[in-house]
Amino acid sequence: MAEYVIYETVAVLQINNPPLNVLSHHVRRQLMSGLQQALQDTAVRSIVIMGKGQIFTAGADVKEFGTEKALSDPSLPTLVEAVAASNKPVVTAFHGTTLGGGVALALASHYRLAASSVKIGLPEVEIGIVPTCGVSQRLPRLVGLQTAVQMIVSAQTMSAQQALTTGLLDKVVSGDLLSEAVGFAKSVEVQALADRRVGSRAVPGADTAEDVLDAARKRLVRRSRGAIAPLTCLQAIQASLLPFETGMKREAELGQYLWTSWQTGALRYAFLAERTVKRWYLPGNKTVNYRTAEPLVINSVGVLGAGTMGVGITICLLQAGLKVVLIEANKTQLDKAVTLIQRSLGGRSHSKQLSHQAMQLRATTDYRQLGEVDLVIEAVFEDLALKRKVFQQLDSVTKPQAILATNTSGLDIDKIASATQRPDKVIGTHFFSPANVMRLLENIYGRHTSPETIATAMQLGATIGKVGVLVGNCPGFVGNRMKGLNFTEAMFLLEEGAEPQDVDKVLEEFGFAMGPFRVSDLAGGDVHWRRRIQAGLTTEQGPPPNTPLLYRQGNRYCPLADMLCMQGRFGQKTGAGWYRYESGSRAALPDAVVHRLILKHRQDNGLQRRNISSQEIVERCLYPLINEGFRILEEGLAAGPQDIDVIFLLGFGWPRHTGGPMYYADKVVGLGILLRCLEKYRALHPRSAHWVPSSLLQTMATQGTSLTAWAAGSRL
Ligand SMILES: CCCCCCC[C@H](O)CC(=O)SCCNC(=O)CCNC(=O)[C@H](O)C(C)(C)COP(=O)([O-])OP(=O)([O-])OC[C@H]1O[C@@H](n2cnc3c(N)ncnc32)[C@H](O)[C@@H]1OP(=O)([O-])[O-]
Repeated sequence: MAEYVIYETVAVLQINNPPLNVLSHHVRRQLMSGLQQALQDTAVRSIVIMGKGQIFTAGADVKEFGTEKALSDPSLPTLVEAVAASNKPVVTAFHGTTLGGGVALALASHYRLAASSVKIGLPEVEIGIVPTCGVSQRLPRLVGLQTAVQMIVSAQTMSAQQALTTGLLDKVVSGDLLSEAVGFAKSVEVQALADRRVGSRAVPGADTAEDVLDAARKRLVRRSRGAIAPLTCLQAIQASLLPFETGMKREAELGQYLWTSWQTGALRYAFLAERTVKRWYLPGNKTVNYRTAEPLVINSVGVLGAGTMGVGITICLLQAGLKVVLIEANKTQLDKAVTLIQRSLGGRSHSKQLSHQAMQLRATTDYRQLGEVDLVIEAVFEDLALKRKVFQQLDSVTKPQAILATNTSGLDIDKIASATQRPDKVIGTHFFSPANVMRLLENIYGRHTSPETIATAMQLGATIGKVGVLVGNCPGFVGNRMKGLNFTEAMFLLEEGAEPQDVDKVLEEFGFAMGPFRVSDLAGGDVHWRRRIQAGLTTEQGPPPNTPLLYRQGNRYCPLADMLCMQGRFGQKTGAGWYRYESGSRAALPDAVVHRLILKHRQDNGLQRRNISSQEIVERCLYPLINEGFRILEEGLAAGPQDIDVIFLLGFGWPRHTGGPMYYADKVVGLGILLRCLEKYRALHPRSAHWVPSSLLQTMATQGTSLTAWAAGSRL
């Protein structure tokens, strides 16, 4: 709702729609009637628009998008233009986070005033729409093209000081915002409005417009990778160089183009899915959920292993203000880790310059220092026997109520837990590298993990700024289990005629930042090689004895990655992998050695080369992964498709403008087409079980049920 209060000659319209004052239909209606009332009331000489509570407004109501309510009268554009047309000065006063439609209201106003706490942003491009309601036309007129491009195309937020400097704000206040706003409104009651209407101004620095727009266009063409919103937003900004009304028409056209594109649906889904997974429940037992399970209070955490992951995890925990005990048997490694951690927390090694966060770190080789911690995260080498030995030790040195978590990226949680006397307090907390950057935390419960332990791990994720997703225990969990198939098929495509750069190019055009072969070279081919060796699929010397080269454990197998690793070609870290890397450069250069290796492998095994289309590369690399996602839902190892999609969006760089693998299958490909495609490849590749369609997918495709509809009923 919106409240209407008169302060002498000033009418104050205050949005009151907690928690985020979003501009839902009922709010817009009350704002409009309040505005009309103020305009008709002769005693009123100026108007203030502001918000009640934590923030001014998070903008338009995203949950209304795609429903009639979003367009119901008064629509947001109508309300904003009513403000712009006011013949009484309108002052918008904002505080806290101010986003989207809230900025539109402010730009249509005659004056803008804000508390120093304000954070101003235009996240519309992130949900695949143009910031319409005149934003793309008025903002450049107020702050210039460069700043408008940064705010609209890159969704960069602005602080109060920056907004004042760029001219977006007229004043920053530190006292009580309401009284400051009323005082300010009174002070401008007699001011002429003509030159306060932003739309009537020219864009400053228009003479260099083409250079600014060109540079931005070049950057976007490189970075958009199939997402249409950024370039469309740039076109809208370019229209601000036209007469205002012409530009407004162009903005509305471009706005409509994105509003009706499938990408905005996907981006909106991704935005909401990240919030939905916070409302976790145990797949298969809804009584255990984020409302019923109480997390333990965690003040101190032990981190075991000061390798790359241990260091990243420690930084996250310290940045969240937690006390950390970092344990590493190798003293040199430990000292190196401490330096890295202190540097990344902005301190220097000698004590008086250490940041407060870094002061919360105790680094030691002595396990007994873990006696008092509330939770331990183990991040040692990925070996089951070693992890079981470590958990046995942890069980003996930590207090009985301490939670024991493992950062394994795919080993059996139950096998690790059975090395302790407290399997109910053992859980997987799978961080993604670099752990202090990647926002995803895949939490894996075992057969005995208690609701309290799950709630504690999910809460820890939120505390350290991660998006926690709860999944069940299986080899590779959800992320790696599905992702593995993407790489498997990518290698089969090499056997059948493609080159690594062909496959990578197609998947990068699809929207991935990097294709599977460049990712393998970045992460190190030896990581997955060790896993294949542990799984008995290969050995350091080649295929296990009496094992066919192209067929392992009941499935077609491609040994090309093993062959590269046996030559020590692990990727960037060894200067060569699927690509070669010149010293000091990360540019992936096609390598004749790899080309010859693939050619020889085809010849030696009678594999025919053929031309492979981009469409086939997309289908072969993505559809088995999606099919495995359906199997995971079938097995009850993930609560819903949103959980799987968030894992891929935040952990594996799945292109956000396609919503995630499950959304993409459901809304873009169509389950019927997906099923027929799987069946086609199953017939062509009978020795790859991953082409057998999941029965859940078959049921849905034959019944014509959408995954979204199937999932809709299941969330709490
Ligand atoms: C003709 C029609 C034309 C229309 C034209 C429109 C033009 C306009 O320019 C468009 C916009 O304004 S576009 C809009 C531009 N604005 C944005 O894109 C806003 C993006 N929002 C954010 O960045 C963050 O939510 C905040 C930083 C605001 C708060 O972060 P935090 O404190 O971590 O909180 P949290 O966990 O993130 O959210 C808490 C709950 O609030 C929910 N919710 C949030 N925003 C919502 C919204 N706008 N709406 C609805 N709901 C919204 C969220 O889903 C969650 O719900 P749940 O049921 O509990 O799961």
